[in-house]
Amino acid sequence: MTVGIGNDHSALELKAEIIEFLNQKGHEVIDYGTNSEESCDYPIYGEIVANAVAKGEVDRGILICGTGLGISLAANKVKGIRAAVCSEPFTAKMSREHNDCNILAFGARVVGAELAKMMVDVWMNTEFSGAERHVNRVNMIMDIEEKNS
Ligand SMILES: O=C[C@H](O)[C@H](O)[C@H](O)COP(=O)(O)O
Repeated sequence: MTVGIGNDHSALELKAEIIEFLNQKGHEVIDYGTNSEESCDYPIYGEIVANAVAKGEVDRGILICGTGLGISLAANKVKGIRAAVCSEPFTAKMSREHNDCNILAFGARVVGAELAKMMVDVWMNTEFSGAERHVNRVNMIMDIEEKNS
């Protein structure tokens, strides 16, 4: 798969580990930045990666800021995006299986590299279940977006 990755200044080290991990697993990674330790604004990178996912330039996105919160909030403003903030593998797995999330977010100040890799691994390897109730609920979420745009 092709994965778009983005982050703020808090997550350079963790991002590098995640990119290496994804490459080892055979995924192509497009790094949308930042690649500077200078303080920056996470909405910029959340929006860039969300647009790349929404436009189909990449299959999925990974976003990392201090907590995963701000950058996922920004990404979720882009039509078609379902970004989940996770801090353990079970939620990461369910975010794919039940919610068909197309972006995984986490916090570089929350999770260590090994836990982050476990989340990324299970998230990349879990498909949406496609069960009718889950399809309906995801459609309901997307309807909210339609009604309010
Ligand atoms: O949700 C926001 C993120 O956690 C940011 O990484 C965080 O707010 C950045 O904080 P600071 O500018 O104090 O490094």
